[in-house]
Amino acid sequence: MEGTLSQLSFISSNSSLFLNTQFEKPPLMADTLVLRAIKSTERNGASKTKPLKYIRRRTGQASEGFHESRKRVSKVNLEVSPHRAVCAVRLMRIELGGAFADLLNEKGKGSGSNEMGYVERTLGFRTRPLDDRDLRLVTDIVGGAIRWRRFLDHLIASLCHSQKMFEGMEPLLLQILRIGFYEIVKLDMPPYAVVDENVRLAKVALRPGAGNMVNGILRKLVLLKENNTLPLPVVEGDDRAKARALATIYSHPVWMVRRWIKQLGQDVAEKLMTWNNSDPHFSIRANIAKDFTRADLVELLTMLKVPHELSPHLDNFVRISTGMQIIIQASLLKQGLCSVQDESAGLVVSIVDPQPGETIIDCCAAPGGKTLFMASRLLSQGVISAIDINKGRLRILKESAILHEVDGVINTIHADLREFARNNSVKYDKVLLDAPCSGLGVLSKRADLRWNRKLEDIELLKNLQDELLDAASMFVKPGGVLVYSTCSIDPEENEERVEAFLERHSEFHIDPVDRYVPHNFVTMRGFYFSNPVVHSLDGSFAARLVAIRI
Ligand SMILES: C[S@@+](CC[C@H](N)C(=O)[O-])C[C@H]1O[C@@H](n2cnc3c(N)ncnc32)[C@H](O)[C@@H]1O
Repeated sequence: MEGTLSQLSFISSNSSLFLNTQFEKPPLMADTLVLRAIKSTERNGASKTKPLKYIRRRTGQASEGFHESRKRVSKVNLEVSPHRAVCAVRLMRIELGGAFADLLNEKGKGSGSNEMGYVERTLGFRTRPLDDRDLRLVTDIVGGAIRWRRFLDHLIASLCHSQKMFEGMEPLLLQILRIGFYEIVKLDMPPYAVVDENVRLAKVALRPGAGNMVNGILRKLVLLKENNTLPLPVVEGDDRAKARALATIYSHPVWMVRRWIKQLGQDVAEKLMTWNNSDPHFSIRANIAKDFTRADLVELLTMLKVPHELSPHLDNFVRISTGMQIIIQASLLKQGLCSVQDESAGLVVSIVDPQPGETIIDCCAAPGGKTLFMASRLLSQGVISAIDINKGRLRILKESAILHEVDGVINTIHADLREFARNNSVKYDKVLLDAPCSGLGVLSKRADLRWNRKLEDIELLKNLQDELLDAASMFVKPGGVLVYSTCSIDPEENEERVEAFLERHSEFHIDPVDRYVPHNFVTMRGFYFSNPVVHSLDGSFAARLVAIRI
């Protein structure tokens, strides 16, 4: 994932979350159908620059409204509500991923920072610029429509004449319906205004017939909602049937629901999904390396009228539930005075417990959330070697380190850790392996992640985690510390990886983490676990292992 300096401080270290509008990611699973359709259109010789809005999902044919002669107009359209136009296009970008960029622009991501450029080239018109309220709505609606996709699609499909009609729906029309359904069912917005606005968007962006269709379906929805007769699945039948129904009600993939019911029981699984669907909470870390203390941060937040509270767990952290846009606009992040970092990630750094003068290797360091926090705690004495296989993400780390004024203690290395460990025999006081993982602990922040993950990923990740743990252990000094962490809540990526490692490496033993984090985060085996359902933080795990002195 590439990034620019302006993105640096938006990094949530646990989840590599970017709070800006960059969405560069592989296409989503459920949309292979859509992508296939698009690719088949390309194969059939259709113009690469044909507006994406005209592609049908299943057939890959141009819709009835497509006219080669239709020219894009660059006039500002005042009829359409700008935030809905932006939402529709942003949802298309997220859902179609690289294929979207390719279709719009043969250079791919050329206009990544210019959202209005995307709107203009996708819809054929410009809207007035978004104000703060529009921006908040875009964030809410896009996040919500992605999170609730399975649930919304169930309702939309139930109100279409046939499954075929739903499956053949063109992507832009589907996004407009998802927006309307989300606004009516989940945001409880005034229904007839929502109908009118989305009908207008469909008419202007597509064609009058599309507007009529949106009108018919949304009006049906309004009636059903008013009569409290929404077609919701009933949780009954065998385990599989129950999991399917819960997956629709809570809008998660069926495999995740089945796994969680088995691991946690239905009650906790439902609580976890409720957390994943709730508005994400953020915390902000004051950058003491720039002599910017939490007291300074609190003073600024008070001045900016951003409601906040102090973290009970970490000295430099402040929690906020609203006001992120204000913080962004005030340039606090751009100036490197603070960064967005979940407390669950901050607690992993507490477990590493970096001390001035120490040598540390951060084995999977990019984009650098934990590296920067560790570096700030070295107080300019010591060194952190920050390794990552991903050059783009490592570049973000480097730029952030300069911005945060901790570059003096960070040395970046672009390498595959396994390869690097084979060819280097340097030993460090502390080794952090923040391993690549499923990210199942950060689904409330990464709205789209649930749809990108597959059950098979966990198996692949487990092998990689074992290999990386073996490699990381080679850097630990006798008596030194190895911290293994993930932002997953899955025992197979967490406790089970550590237990398997200890079987392979009798030279390590568990150092219980109760000296470093509050007791309610410590498991029976002495590991750290932040549980979204219990702690209202992102889910994450860490084990502190010590190498015996020979
Ligand atoms: C969970 S992220 C790390 C997040 C980071 N510690 C932070 O706090 O911002 C995992 C990282 O592992 C890196 N990675 C994956 N496989 C790797 C390998 N074989 N060698 C080195 N880095 C690897 C990925 O590029 C990714 O940046």
